Formats: sequence, C-alpha cells, structure tokens
Amino acid sequence: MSPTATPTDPSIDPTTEIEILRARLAEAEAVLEAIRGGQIDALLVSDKRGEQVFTLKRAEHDYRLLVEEMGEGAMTLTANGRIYFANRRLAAMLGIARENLIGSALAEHIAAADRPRYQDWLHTRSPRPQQRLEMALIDARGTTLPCHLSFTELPVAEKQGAFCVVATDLSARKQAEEALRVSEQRLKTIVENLPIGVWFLDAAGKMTFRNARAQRIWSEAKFAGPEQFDDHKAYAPHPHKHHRALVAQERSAMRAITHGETQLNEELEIECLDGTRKIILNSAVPIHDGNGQIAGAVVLNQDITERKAFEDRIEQLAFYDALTGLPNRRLLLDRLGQVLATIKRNGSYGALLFIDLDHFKDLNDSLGHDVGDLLLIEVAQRLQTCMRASDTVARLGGDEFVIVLDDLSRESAQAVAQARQIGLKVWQTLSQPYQLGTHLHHSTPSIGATLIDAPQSSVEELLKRADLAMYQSKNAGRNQLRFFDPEMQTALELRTSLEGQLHEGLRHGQLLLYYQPQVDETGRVLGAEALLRWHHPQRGLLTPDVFIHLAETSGLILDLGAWVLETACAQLAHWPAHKQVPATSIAINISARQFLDPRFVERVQTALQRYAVDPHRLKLELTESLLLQDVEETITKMAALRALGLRFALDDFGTGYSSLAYLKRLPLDELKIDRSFVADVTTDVNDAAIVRAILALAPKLGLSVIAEGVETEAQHRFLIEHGCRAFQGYLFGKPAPATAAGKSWAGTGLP
Ligand SMILES: Nc1nc2c(ncn2[C@@H]2O[C@H](COP(=O)(O)O[C@H]3[C@@H](O)[C@H](n4cnc5c(=O)[nH]c(N)nc54)O[C@@H]3COP(=O)(O)O)[C@@H](O)[C@H]2O)c(=O)[nH]1
Repeated sequence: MSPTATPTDPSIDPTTEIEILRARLAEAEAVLEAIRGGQIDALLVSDKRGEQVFTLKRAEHDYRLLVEEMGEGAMTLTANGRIYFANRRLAAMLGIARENLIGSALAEHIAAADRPRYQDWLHTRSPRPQQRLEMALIDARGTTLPCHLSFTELPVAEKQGAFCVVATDLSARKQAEEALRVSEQRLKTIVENLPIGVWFLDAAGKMTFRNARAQRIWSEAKFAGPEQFDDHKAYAPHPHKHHRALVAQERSAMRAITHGETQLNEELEIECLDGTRKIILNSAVPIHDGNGQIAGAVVLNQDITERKAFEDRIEQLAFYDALTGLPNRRLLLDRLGQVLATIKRNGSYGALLFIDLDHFKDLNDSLGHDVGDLLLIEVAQRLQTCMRASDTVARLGGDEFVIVLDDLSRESAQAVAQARQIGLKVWQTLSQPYQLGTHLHHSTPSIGATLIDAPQSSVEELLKRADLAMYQSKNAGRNQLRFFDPEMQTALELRTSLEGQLHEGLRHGQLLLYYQPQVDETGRVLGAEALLRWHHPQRGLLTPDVFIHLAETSGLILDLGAWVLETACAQLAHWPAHKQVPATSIAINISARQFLDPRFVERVQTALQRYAVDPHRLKLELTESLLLQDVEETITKMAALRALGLRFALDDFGTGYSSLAYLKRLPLDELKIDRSFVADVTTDVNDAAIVRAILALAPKLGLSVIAEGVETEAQHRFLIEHGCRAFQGYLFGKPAPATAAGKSWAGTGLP
C-alpha cells in the first residue's frame, strides 16, 4: 500500500491539498482499522523516493524476537493479573512450559511471603508508567527465585488495565552478595580476633576500622583512654602529638598512604598510664584499589612486651650472673674480644683485673651460703661504683670477679699507672667493712692485673695472665694488687706445658698409685688410701699438689679419676680380702668435677664389676666443698652408690663448713680429721678442743672417725684417749707403691 501524491507538492492548489490529506487520513484510519481487525499482515512505509523504511509486520517480528531472546523473564498480564504472554526465558526460569503459564495468575508464581504484597499492589495500583518491586518467584520445584519485577501499564485501549512485567532473576547476584557477606563476615571475625591490633585507614588518613586488640593496645597508653582516642578516629586532629609511639605510627601510616611505602616491624614503645611500657611491632602497608590507586592503608600493631621480657630474661640468664646481675664469663669473653679489636684498631692499651676475695670460703663455711651471697652482691655493687661506663665488671663464678678496662694510654708505663690507680681504688673499696645482715664482716681482695696489649694477646691468654698475677698476690700474703710480670709468664708457660705433659703422662703410663695404710688402735691394717703420683720423665716423682689443680681446671681430672678408679679396683682384686681382716679396703679421692660427671655412678659400677670386687672394699673420700655444691644431687648420687655397697669418708673434716644439718642428711660412714688439727693436737688447745669435739660428735651421728697425718706417738695417744679408733700417718707408714706397701704391711692385714 502506497500513497498516490504528496501534500507538499507546490504545483497542487490548497483545495486539492486538503482533499488529498482527507483521503490520506481516511486511508490511515482504514489501515489502523485493518490492523486492529487483524486483516492486515504488513504495512509498508516508504520515503519520498519510494524507499521502504518501515514494515509493521517486520517490526512486530523484531520485537517479538527481542522479547523472546532477552535475558530477563517477560510477560504480559491482564488487568486482573493473568498471564496472556510469557517469553521463553520466563518459562525457563520457572521451569514451567509456556502453554501452562498462559492463563495462570502471576500470584500463583509468587512466593507465599511476598504474595500479599503483590495482591495489595495489584488491587490498589494506580496507573503509573512503571513500578519496580523486589519479590521472590517460585519455580516448578518450589525453589524461590529472588527477582526484581518491573510492572508497566500497557497503553492498549481494548486491553484496559493490562500490564507487562519484566522479571530479573537476582539469584546469582544474591548468591554473590551472600558470598561476599559471608567472606566479609569471616574476614571480620578473623580480624576481630587476631592477636594483632589492626587499623584500616582511608585515603585521607581517617580511621575506618580498628579491631578490639588495637583498641586494647592503645587504651592503656599514657595519653588517653579508648573513648578519647575513638573521638579522634584519625591521626590528624588529635592532640597527642607528643606521644612518640603514636607519632611514629602515624608517620608510617601516612607514608603508606601518600608514598605507597611499606613499613615492617618497627619497634615502638608505648608509655602506659600505670608507668609500665609496652613494646609493639608496628607495620603499615598501603591498600590499592582496582585501578592501582592507593585507597588507604592497613596498620598492624603486635604487642611483643611479654616476648621481649622473655627474651630479655633469656639473655639475662645466658649472659648475666643470676646472683649479682653482673655479666658472666660468656659475656666477659665477648666484651674482652671487642676490647681487643678496639685496641688493635686505635693502638691504645687496656687492662684486665682479676679479683679474688680472701678467705671467702671461711665466711661461707662459718656463716653459711646466704651470708656469702650477701657479700658477693655487695662486692658486685661496690665494683660498679669504681668503674667508668665503658669498663666491664664480670663475675666469673664463686668469689672471682674480672674488670676489663679499655681505652687506657698508648704508652705502656702510663697505662700501667692508670690500671694500678683503678686497681688500688678497687682494693680500697672492697677492703671497707661489710654489714651483712647483723654481721659486720671484714674482707680483703687479692687482685691480679695485666695490660691488654693487642697484637700479642688472646682472650684466653689474658685471662690466664691476670689469674696468675692474682695467684701471685695470694701467695705473697693476700690483700694486695700484683701485676703480671715476665716471671709469671714463665710460670704460665710452665703450667701450659705441664698440662700437655700430663696428657702425655696419662697416655704413656707415667701415673701410678701409692698406698698409705689406715690402721686400728692395735696397729692392724684396716685398709689403705690410694694416693696419686706422677713419674715425670724429667722432674722425677711428682705429688698431686703439683698437678691435681691443673688436672681439675683443664678437665683432665675426668680421665685421671677414671684411671685411679680402675687401678684401685685392679689392686683390690689383686689383694684378696685377708681372712683375718675381711674389711681390707682402698680409699680413693674423688674430685668435685669427677663426682658431678653424670656417668660417675655407672663408671664406678663398671669398674667394680670388671674386677669382680666387693663394693664394700671401696671407700670414696669426698670433700665438704664437693658435697655442698648441689646437696640434693649429691645425696641422690651417694644413695645410689651406697645401694651398690660403697662407703664414704668425709675428707679434711674440720676445715670447712662442717654443718651438722648437712652431715645428718648425707649418707656418710666416716669423718676424716684433717691433718692440720692432728699436727698440733698436743700443743694447741684449740686444735685439741676441735679434735675432741669431732670424736665426741661422730658416734652421735652414727659415724666412725679416722685421724690423718698422725706422725708422733703423743698424737696417737691423745687420739686414742679421746676415742679415736682409726689412724693414718707417717707413724704407721708413708705412701708407697703397691708392692712395697704390700711387703711392709705383711702380717698386719694385707698380704
Ligand atoms: N682427686 C684426687 N686427689 C688426690 C688423689 N691422690 C691424692 N690426691 C689429693 O692430693 C692431695 C695431696 O696428696 P699427697 O701429696 O699424696 O698427700 C697425702 C699424704 O701423703 C699426706 N700424708 C699422709 N700422712 C701424712 C703425715 O703423717 N704427715 C704429712 N705431712 N702428710 C701426710 O696427706 C695426703 C692425704 O690427704 P687426704 O687425701 O686428705 O687424706 C691430697 O689432698 C689428696 O686428697 C687422687 O687420686 N685424686
């Protein structure tokens, strides 16, 4: 269908033009009528040049296709809500065939919970171009589909009140939102419960979130309670700029926000209201948005106060002496190494002072360890007052202290003078009386000093030199300051070489045991004490005084002691118990280091078994200082050995602490009166009184007594008169090799 003329043609007169328009209008009305009546299939509209621009039929087809293919459900409904058209997507969404949807009421497909709202809307709706409601539809399986329903009135006269609905399925979006919500919740729970304080800041530096831990960490800070801090929410306006930790935290956060810089584990110290300090590790990390722009920062605060305290404690235990708080040997060696390095660099001298308290053992033994401890603490404090800040005062153990002086003169003579001056000050300070509880105590120090002259010195050598100088000071009558000199160097070298020789001696069978008899009041041999000797290839026979201390300090005593034990057991096996003297035994001396060896009990047992020796025949002589090192440990070990059948004698009795309390607890068999008391027992009333007291006391404690160092008949008589029943000394026999001893004791108990 096409119009025959156009009304804009200038050649046509107006009357004709009106006619044309009227005809056109009639034509159009006829067309519309035909469209309404459904008699027309297609309407073609052409432009001036006759080109077809629109086909009604095609347009309808296109729209239908569009509606069918759209991603949302679409339907048209009658005024009372019945579906008369549904697109394919709606049918798919609901899982209901399209023919079954047509004619059904939309209300049937709306979830029960939303249905009243929909009915309400349906009945009260006023003609509005469009309205959107969020409602859930139900599919054929009864699953609810959250949807947006967009209602639009249809402007078709004969379908008065009809409307179309576009249903957008929100399931995927809802799921995504839910997933996001859950993930956010999870994250929030984690962040809230993290043992780390977490702050989120936006791009302007405003705090958008802070977890409970962050709140707690800062709530005790000196400047504010949590509420006050909350008010400020951001760093910028708050008035606590002077609080160093806060300023540092702000700086790191703002660097992250403005420069994208990451700050990790900066240690900050928060001063708290109660005067304590909190140590936190502060980190600030920028947060980027999807475009890579900085959107803010996260600040993390980890409270490491406890960890720090623990680390400090560990360090304290590892590097400091528990009693005095002074650096211990380990830290001293480290500092000494540093001083040596500095001295090597700048060419100056340093000095090492080795301090030992005179007669400290006596104080310990007479007034107990607690009082001894008080003296050590006081000495440590006094020493610190004598020192410059750069000097080191350390406690090596026992009553031994060391001072390291650095940065003395570059001239040796002047450096010696400086060290002497400080040494004398130390001597003077330590010689002042001490008030130890109720006890006024007088103590003096023996001080050994040596210069630290870098190129030649090693840490070990320096300590040896100062130690040697201190021994010289002791040997020269104590209570004085001695400098290390070349003679001492010779002695030191001798000691070092002797140590090596002793090693060799042990390996090459240069050590031997001498035996000294122990007799009863009738002179019958009860047993013998084994005494170590060293047959030195150049120096001849050496007594233990020359080398036993060296063996103890070098650790060689463990091998030496093991050798003595083996040899004594072998000797016992060789000297079978005499029929008339079944108690024939050997006493061996055990040094502290040997006794404290964790394998000591096992070693003794093995030696006894190897030589099939009755354990009753072996007596271990222990000293008091050994027993008191760790009383509980000692008792356990002694009990284990006693259970095997061994016996114990307390050597040098009377010279030490001699506490009855300890004596009662220790599983001892015998007290050995020290030979220093026996020597003067007939001439010195004090020694005589001590010996009498020991002899009276021992039976009450269930202990036997042996007196050592008996040289004269007078001593022997005195001892017998006061109840002593066992004796050892030159009067009955000097220490001698096993064969000689065996011969001279023939008929007295040993073969
Ligand atoms: N850890 C070990 N220590 C040991 C061992 N062997 C000995 N020692 C200890 O060495 C110290 C010195 O011993 P020594 O030079 O052998 O002196 C002993 C005797 O010879 C001496 N004595 C004995 N009778 C007399 C005497 O009448 N007069 C006198 N002037 N001296 C005498 O006494 C020493 C015995 O001492 P003691 O052990 O206290 O009974 C010495 O302290 C030994 O402990 C060893 O193998 N391991």
